[in-house]
Amino acid sequence: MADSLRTTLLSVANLQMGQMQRPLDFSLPVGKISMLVGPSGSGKSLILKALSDLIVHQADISLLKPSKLKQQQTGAPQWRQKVMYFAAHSAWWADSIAEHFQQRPSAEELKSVGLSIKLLDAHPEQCSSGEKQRLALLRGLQYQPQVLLLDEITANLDATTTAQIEALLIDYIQADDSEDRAILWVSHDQQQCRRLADDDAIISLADYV
Ligand SMILES: Nc1ncnc2c1ncn2[C@@H]1O[C@H](COP(=O)(O)OP(=O)(O)OP(=O)(O)O)[C@@H](O)[C@H]1O
Repeated sequence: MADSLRTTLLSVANLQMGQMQRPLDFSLPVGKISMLVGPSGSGKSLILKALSDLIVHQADISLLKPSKLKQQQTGAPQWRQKVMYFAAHSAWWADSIAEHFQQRPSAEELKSVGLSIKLLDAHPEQCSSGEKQRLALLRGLQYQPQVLLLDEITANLDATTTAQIEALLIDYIQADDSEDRAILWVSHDQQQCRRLADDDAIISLADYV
């Protein structure tokens, strides 16, 4: 593995959430997927929300590249665009899918996640949960976040579409012409964990609850 792939992008120290009996420390390496696993109710979603500064919490969290940025010293909206949370159930509020995007996505972008461009004119209620999950991913990626916090985002998808999403996300974090990027992915799918992350990139809450 190249040295650059071992460089830390996000460092997390003294994080305590949910049922955890002691604080958690970990780091997310540049260009890699780390998996966050643990029993139901162990606090995985709360941890992702804390990392994105969406809920009240105490921890020392820093983005180390391109230069050090401490979560506590950064405005929440700015931080959330860089360290972005993708919820298990995406939120939609306008009458058409297209209105939720910063820029109208191309047919090619939609095809990369197995979707038709016709969906852009649909009402969110006309889309399946799996379609909305993929649209929410494209919507978030338009902001070019450096750290993606993925909360069971492929749980509603079939194997082929899951593989498409995984490939898209690996390309996204390993793109040569971008800022350093990394992923923290919550999943209950053990095969997915093995497929996407090295053993030392699997963060287990089993010993903390
Ligand atoms: N907004 C909230 N306020 C108070 N308690 C909450 C809130 N959200 C979650 N909890 C509680 O915190 C604990 C951890 O919840 P969390 O959703 O992080 O678990 P999880 O590990 O993601 O579970 P699952 O695998 O079932 O999605 C649970 O006991 C839950 O009931």
